Parts: sequence; structure tokens; C-alpha cells
Amino acid sequence: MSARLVVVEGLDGAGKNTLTTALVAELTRRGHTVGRLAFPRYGTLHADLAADALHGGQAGTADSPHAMALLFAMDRHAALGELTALSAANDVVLLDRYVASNAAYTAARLGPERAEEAVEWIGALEFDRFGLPEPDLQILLDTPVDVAARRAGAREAADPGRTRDRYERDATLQADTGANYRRLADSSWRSPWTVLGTDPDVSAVADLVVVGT
Ligand SMILES: Nc1ncnc2c1ncn2[C@@H]1O[C@H](COP(=O)(O)OP(=O)(O)OP(=O)(O)O)[C@@H](O)[C@H]1O
Ligand SMILES: Cc1cn([C@H]2C[C@H](O)[C@@H](COP(=O)(O)O)O2)c(=O)[nH]c1=O
Repeated sequence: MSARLVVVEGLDGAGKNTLTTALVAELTRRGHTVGRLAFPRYGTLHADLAADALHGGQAGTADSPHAMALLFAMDRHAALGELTALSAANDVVLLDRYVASNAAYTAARLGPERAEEAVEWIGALEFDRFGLPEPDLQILLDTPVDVAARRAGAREAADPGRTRDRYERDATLQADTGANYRRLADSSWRSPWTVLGTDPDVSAVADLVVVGT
């Protein structure tokens, strides 16, 4: 039997990693087995190429929204085996970012006139062509841009090795990405969505995650 596939989405610094960690603890405490994966999978080929580009490497790559989107998509394509194994071994698989990240950020980079085209392209490529599994639930952590930026800034101050990348430093991109995420949620893109505020109640979110398990 395959696990319930639940995705946590949101802006840079929104609190996805923090929420995912808390959910793993809460679900484990309740007796569920939980697999966890974060995209990009830093330390692997395509994710590290994407990170390098966002930090100024590979002249020109980060200037192309499509090239960046392909690197992130290739990272997920290469993770298919890992995802399948996690799904077979657990009740729940929690993903910190997934295909909707690519849809929301690429749409923001291409601008409002091409946003719909971007979302359709990413969905067709990753779900329909690459065969990535569609989520059972996507959670949008809808932390306001200024709060997320403050959190990312504080994190950078505490850990100077974790410098903010090109996307994180771009307040307009973050605001446009937030609007795209809300549109994805409103249209139930590829799954049901739930939209959470800045500081969600972990127990209530865990209830949503395990519905039907
Ligand atoms: N509810 C919260 N209240 C206060 N601070 C928080 C909260 N959630 C997260 N933080 C802090 O904000 C910073 C960013 O959080 P986190 O790393 O979870 O975000 P993220 O969405 O995973 O970020 P990114 O996508 O940029 O990796 C961290 O320093 C974290 O401790
Ligand atoms: C998975 C994924 C990520 N992005 C963007 C979002 C972030 O700004 C960066 C790096 O991600 P991190 O969570 O801050 O480490 O990449 C994207 O555009 N498309 C994706 O699929």
C-alpha cells in the first residue's frame, strides 16, 4: 500500500522545514510511520547545479526561468525511486517543496501574462511526462513576504554559511510567488490544498495530514 503524500509549500523562510519537523514528531508520537524528503535534494547533481546557479555560478543559467525549472524538475525525476521506496515503507510521506514550488516560482519569473502557461508546462512535464505522483494534500504555509524575509534574514545572521540566494533576495519575486501559490491553492491544482497562517497549530495540521490513513 502506498503512503499518503503530503506536501508543504511556501515562500523562502516561510517555515516549511520547521513545520515539517514538527509534523514528523507529532505523527510519530501518534504511532504513524513517516517518510520525509525536501526538494531541492542538496548534495545531488541537479539540486547542486540549481543552487550553484542561484548563488551566481554557471553564468547565464539563473537568467533563464526555463533552465532553472528544468534543473529542479530533473532533481525530482531522479528522486522517483526514492519517493516510491518511502511511499511503500510508510503511512505518510511529507515533502518540503514539490512540483508546486516550480509552478509558483517559474510563473512568478515569467510574469502574469505567462503565469498560466508556466503552471501548465510544469504540471505537464513533471506529473504527466515524468510520472511523478500527484499529492494527496498540499499545504500552503502562507506566511507574509515581510515575515518570511525577516525569518530568512535572521537565519542567515545566525548561520553566515547559509547565505540567501538570488530568489530569496528578490522581494518582488517572493511577493509574486506568494500570489501564484494562492492561485494554485484556490484552483485546487493537482490535489486538495489547505492554506495556513504564519504560526499554525501543529496538532490540527497533523489531523489533516492523516485523514483517511
Ligand atoms: N513559527 C515560527 N515562528 C518563528 N520563527 C520561525 C517559525 N517557523 C520558522 N521560524 C524560523 O524562521 C527561519 C526559517 O524557517 P524554515 O527554515 O523552517 O523555513 P523554510 O520555509 O523551510 O525556508 P527555505 O525555503 O528558505 O529553506 C528559521 O530560522 C526558523 O527557525
Ligand atoms: C524545489 C524548487 C525550488 N525552487 C526555488 C525555491 C527557492 O527559492 C530555491 C531553493 O529552495 P530552498 O527551499 O530555499 O532550498 O529554489 C524552485 O524554483 N523550483 C523548485 O522546484
